[in-house]
Amino acid sequence: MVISVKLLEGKKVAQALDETMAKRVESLKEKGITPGLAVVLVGDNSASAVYVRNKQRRAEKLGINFQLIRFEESVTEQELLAKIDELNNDSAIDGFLVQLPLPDHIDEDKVNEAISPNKDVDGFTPISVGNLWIGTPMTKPATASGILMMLDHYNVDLDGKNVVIIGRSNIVGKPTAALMLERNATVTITHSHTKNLKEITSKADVLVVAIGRAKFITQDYVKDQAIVIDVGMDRDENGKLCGDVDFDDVKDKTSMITPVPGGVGPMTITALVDQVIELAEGRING
Ligand SMILES: Nc1nc2c(c(=O)[nH]1)N[C@@H](CN(C=O)c1ccc(C(=O)N[C@@H](CCC(=O)O)C(=O)O)cc1)CN2
Ligand SMILES: [Mg+2]
Repeated sequence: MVISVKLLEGKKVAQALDETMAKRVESLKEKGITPGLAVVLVGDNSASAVYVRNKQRRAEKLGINFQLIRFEESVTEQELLAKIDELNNDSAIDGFLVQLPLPDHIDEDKVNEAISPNKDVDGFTPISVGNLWIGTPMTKPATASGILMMLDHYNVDLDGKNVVIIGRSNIVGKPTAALMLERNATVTITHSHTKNLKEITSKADVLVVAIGRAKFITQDYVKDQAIVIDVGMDRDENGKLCGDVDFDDVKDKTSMITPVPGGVGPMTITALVDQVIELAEGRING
């Protein structure tokens, strides 16, 4: 029997979606609107610097006006909040985000609360989160939104599907649950205190893994023909980039699976730029 596994290639989907997004930017520019995105980067976390550079590259490639605001690791909370206030009131900026993680002396919750929900491209403010859960999202967190955009691209219908998410973070697990619930999936969120994890995950039609542990998910966690979405970005024993899923062990048991790299990661940035364009499009109707 030939088993065919379909790779969910976020990198290729991202490239395919770029064309439509570039057209949307062009059409905005014809109306005198240039979408503006600002990113605030604190300190010198090398991974964060790479992600921000990728955001800048993608934004500029699509014709979005990109502003990078860098602060030293030692920046005070007050200075950071003052910059957020400035960006909230900058009419050239449709949306902005503060790259995470932040240094320990800065209260992430305070930072999120200071961002205007109207410009919250990350969808992390309490008002954005509330709107997401009542099904009236203003903005959507990029990783969760990117996962949905990718599944849509491959015509995966979530209606009635049994979805299990491993990881309950505000950035990935919870917003992915909210968006999939909105698509009429039956969603279970599991986490580090969950008992009998394997028993739960092995019933999942769609398994989303976001735990930050290299190759943790082996085939005994996975139902036959499941769709497996790996949000992890870890290093294996040789220092090579890998996901939370042991790809080689699991892939033949799945119907669809994301690679790492080249799966969810690039879709995160696609969803972010899509969100910026959508906010700029909102300027037309006021
Ligand atoms: N304010 C925010 N901070 C963080 C977010 C976020 O959405 N908002 N998410 C992550 C980091 N992140 C975007 O910010 C991000 C991570 C990874 C990728 C990506 O393209 N990954 C590649 C691999 C890259 C590599 O080689 O290291 C892939 O998976 O193919 C994009 C965005 C935490 N902080
Ligand atoms: Mg959108």
